[in-house]
Amino acid sequence: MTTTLIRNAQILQHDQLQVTDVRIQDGRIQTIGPDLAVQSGSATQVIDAHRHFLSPGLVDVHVHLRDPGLTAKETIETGTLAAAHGGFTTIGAMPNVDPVPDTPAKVTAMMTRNQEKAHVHVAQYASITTGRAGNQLVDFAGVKAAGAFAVSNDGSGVQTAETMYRAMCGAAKAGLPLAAHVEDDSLTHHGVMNAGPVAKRLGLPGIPNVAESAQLARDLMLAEASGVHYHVCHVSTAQSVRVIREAKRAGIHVTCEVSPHHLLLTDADITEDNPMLKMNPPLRSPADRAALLAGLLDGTIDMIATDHAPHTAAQKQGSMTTAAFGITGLETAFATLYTHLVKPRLLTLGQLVNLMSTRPARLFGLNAGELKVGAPADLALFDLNRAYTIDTQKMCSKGRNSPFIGWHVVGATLLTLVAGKVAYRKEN
Ligand SMILES: NC(=O)N[C@@H](CC(=O)O)C(=O)O
Ligand SMILES: [Zn+2]
Ligand SMILES: [Zn+2]
Repeated sequence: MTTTLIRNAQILQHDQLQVTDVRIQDGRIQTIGPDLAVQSGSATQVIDAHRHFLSPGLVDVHVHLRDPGLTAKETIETGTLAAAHGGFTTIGAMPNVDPVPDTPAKVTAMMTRNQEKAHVHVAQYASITTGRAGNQLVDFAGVKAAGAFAVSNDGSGVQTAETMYRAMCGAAKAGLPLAAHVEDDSLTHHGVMNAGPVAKRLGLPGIPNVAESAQLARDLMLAEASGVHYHVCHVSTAQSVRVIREAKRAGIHVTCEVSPHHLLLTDADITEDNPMLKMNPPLRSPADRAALLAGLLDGTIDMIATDHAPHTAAQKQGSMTTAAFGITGLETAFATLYTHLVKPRLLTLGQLVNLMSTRPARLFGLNAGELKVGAPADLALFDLNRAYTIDTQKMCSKGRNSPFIGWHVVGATLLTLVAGKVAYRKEN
């Protein structure tokens, strides 16, 4: 029997920070309360939290681990270490890997490797269609039985309404959420950044808002007709927020996520052709960013997800016209959001934890996101006062493709526990 006692931790109770102790036994939270005693007869590891903030481990439903097949970018080990470094204890692994998990057997193989190699809990996505392309649907009941928690073709949109509708009906029947990357290929025009005055000035091809919002509007009608749990990945436009808000009012079962970069950056931050600011969907206008923040505050947007998308240095150098889409996010999300949303009082700490842990876990049925007796001891200890500069030298991810490098932030992960075991511990 292994027991861990965390002393003098600040935890959130009803949006107030309270100093308390937390006792962990056999991977679960056993007791929460002040001045807990070391129990005799058991070997207890005591950790003094020095009044730092103890949070339920963060949950990110949108991560690219690149494993198998693309391991020059990331591996299960490096990606999940990066997650632990960021305070995440559960992540959803996207299926745009090689081979694509599009059969029960391939899902089983991935889940087995995740189990062997991961430093945090990994929930596995299966794809929607075979090979993430075309119109042949995956065996949804089969991949669910193999352990997939949701299906997604992330990386590209499902182009025809007919395929999407059949997919939604199948996912609904199997009880699987369908997470959609909404992008109409007939509207993207080979763009590499947001369409608008900045793209024009830089002479770069633009991706208009309708490439996202038009397919989203289509999908919402299909979601209503099918009854599926429809989840929208990386919402980036004001129009998307508006139609999701209306769909929720109409009772359609839709949830959605926003990424830290769409909350913190806009195309106005692109002052030159810079591949570190290239991702899909692209950084949008300041008006879109304002709509995303409003959507976050009024509950239209349910959660924050990083869309951690590591690439090799070679794939992210040169011009935006040729570089890969995507940026990393696991190791910068909490600190950048705490610094730029919580410190300026746009969000409370409780709201941030809700958006980065409790809500995603609850909405996807993951056993995570709560610091309470009986829950898994998946916890993150943050020093909310530690100021530092984001530095690639400190990153665990193989990917160094972050636009946040060089940012001055507050909020450092001191310790991450997964099922009561240390997954990350800050040195010094
Ligand atoms: N977001 C990105 O720009 N890239 C993602 C794919 C995706 O999330 O659509 C990737 O896999 O690299
Ligand atoms: Zn995507
Ligand atoms: Zn993605």
